[in-house]
Amino acid sequence: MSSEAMRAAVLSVAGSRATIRMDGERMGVVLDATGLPPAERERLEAEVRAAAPAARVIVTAERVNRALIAVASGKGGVGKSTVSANLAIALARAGHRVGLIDADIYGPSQPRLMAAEGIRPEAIEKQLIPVPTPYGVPLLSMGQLVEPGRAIAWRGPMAAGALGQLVEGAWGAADTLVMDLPPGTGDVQLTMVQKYRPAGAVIVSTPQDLALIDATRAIDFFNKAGVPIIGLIENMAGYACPHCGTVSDPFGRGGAESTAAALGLPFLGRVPLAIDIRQASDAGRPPAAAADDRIFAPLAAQVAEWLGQRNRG
Ligand SMILES: Nc1ncnc2c1ncn2[C@@H]1O[C@H](COP(=O)(O)OP(=O)(O)OP(=O)(O)O)[C@@H](O)[C@H]1O
Repeated sequence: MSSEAMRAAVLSVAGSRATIRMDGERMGVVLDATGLPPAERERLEAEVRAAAPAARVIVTAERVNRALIAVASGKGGVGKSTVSANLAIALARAGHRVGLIDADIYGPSQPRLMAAEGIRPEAIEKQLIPVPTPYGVPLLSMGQLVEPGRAIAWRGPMAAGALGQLVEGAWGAADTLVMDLPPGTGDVQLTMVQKYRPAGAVIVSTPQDLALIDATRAIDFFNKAGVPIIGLIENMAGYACPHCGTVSDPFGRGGAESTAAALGLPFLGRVPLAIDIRQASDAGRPPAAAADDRIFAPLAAQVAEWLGQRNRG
């Protein structure tokens, strides 16, 4: 085959992704696979090799500048997983390309929250392929790697190793990964965070928990790991009456906000304690996916603003 014919054949399958150079007698093709998922990248490479069997083919991909956002809490049961799922969806609805990592070894609940229960991720050359969800946010979860309850005895390095498989999954063009951390601020969490440096952390607390000591522990933890704190979200803040929608504040109001201020932390906002949030979440219909969401979109906007400033600065 003449080099002209080969050139035409390569361009017909790869278009502008191919840069062709002659290396003496031999043709070299540099394929830019930026943003392509692994299966498509492989298909394109195979097509180019078939079109120009004598050519040397090199595949490159620009590294996507991806921000990892850790969602953490001082203790369990405060709604960290609910907030992570909804934050990820709200960011995606605002136009970000978002992936969700469920690093909660003690109780991985994202497959249920994101309506992806029972789906196992496939792997290509040991790289996990995130599973799609109905909300445009692909997911990798500890719950997809181990049987429920099996990972509880993991030590830090083992948990970090498993987390590595999730973080280094085939996230393709995702620019933001939201990571639901295990509750607490112990060694397991510290190893994970030090190894897979998040760009920033969002701290979730309920009003009662927001004793200074809990928040201080979480701040301390992220300071130790050198991770900036994006801000604090107060979950189960006030009770939204399922009949009339009126919000009352059995635990008082404004405590979290003033605590955040006292600690020099941005306060991102509050999510009310509402039966529909629990029912919809448990049924795999995260409220942030609803057209009339007014709760999670403003939280996501602040996180997006923080990320934007970070990229500019
Ligand atoms: N704002 C809310 N209103 C009503 N129910 C909520 C709210 N936030 C979370 N819940 C419910 O509280 C329970 C615990 O929430 P979630 O699993 O998100 O907490 P978590 O902090 O991730 O817990 P864990 O420590 O077990 O991982 C769930 O049943 C969830 O549906």
